[in-house]
Amino acid sequence: MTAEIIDGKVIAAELRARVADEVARVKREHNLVPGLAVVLVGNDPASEVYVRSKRTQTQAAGMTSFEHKLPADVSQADLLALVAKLNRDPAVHGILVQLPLPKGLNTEAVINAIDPAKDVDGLHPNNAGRLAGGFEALSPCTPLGCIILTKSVHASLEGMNAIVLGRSNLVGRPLVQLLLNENATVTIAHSRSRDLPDLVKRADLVYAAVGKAEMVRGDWLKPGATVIDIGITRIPKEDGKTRLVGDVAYQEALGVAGAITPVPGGVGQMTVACLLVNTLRAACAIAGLPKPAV
Ligand SMILES: Nc1nc2c(c(=O)[nH]1)N[C@@H](CN(C=O)c1ccc(C(=O)N[C@@H](CCC(=O)O)C(=O)O)cc1)CN2
Ligand SMILES: [Mg+2]
Repeated sequence: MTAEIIDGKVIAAELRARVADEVARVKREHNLVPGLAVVLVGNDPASEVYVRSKRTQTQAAGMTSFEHKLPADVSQADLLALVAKLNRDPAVHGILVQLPLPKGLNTEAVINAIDPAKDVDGLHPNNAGRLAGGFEALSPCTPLGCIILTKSVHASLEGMNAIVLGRSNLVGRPLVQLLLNENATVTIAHSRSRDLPDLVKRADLVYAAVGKAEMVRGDWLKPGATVIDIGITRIPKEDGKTRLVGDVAYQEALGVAGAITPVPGGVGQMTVACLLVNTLRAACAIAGLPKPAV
């Protein structure tokens, strides 16, 4: 058995094209141009790459990109003042503070300061609480992408056994809620869970978001399971260069799983595409327009 490869690049490109169509429509019909403000504090090289990709993809979708770069030693007060300014700016419909923030800054306070209507990361407690309550909410982008990738191979997730490995606010917890909304039966496991291989063996859907390179082995998987790999770790190669790997031992899993996302080229591709979806949805909601078709 060789698993079907779930191609995040192709699925993300299709989603971006649908967002661009809807952006063109709201511009034409309502003179509304969605705007996304991204705040980058410090100069973490990976974060710089992600922020650049957000700018390029936002502009390619026909939306306005606002970028704010602050030094790593910016004060909490100055960062909060910028968020307050973006909350008031009518051209800004989405606000995203790139994470992680440098040490010394209070991430929780910064996220709490974002207007929940503009919280396109879905991290504000209002949105997290609404999602947990089963209400309409802006939801975190990576979990949204995981659901879209899963639905590319399963029309319905109803009654399927899903396991989510990891309980972060950015991925694991919101992913559990989105899976519940799809009527899946969800187990959430984490660093203190016991007998992980046995738990994983029961799952039709495996979501690995622990940040531990190749932790999930091929023989943990139920034959035919769908594997969505959310981890990205850069590891050294023999030639002195590095390569990216996920939380799942990909080559082993290929022989057991029914379908699997590669790293890179899987979930990561969906994160920015779903950010565009959230920005469009936030702009329509703020303008009092019906939910867009994407
Ligand atoms: N405020 C936020 N901060 C962070 C988030 C987030 O959703 N909101 N997620 C990650 C970083 N991230 C976006 O911000 C992100 C991660 C990965 C990718 C991606 O395209 N990955 C590629 C590989 C990229 C590479 O070569 O390094 C892939 O998997 O194919 C996009 C966005 C943490 N911070
Ligand atoms: Mg992770």
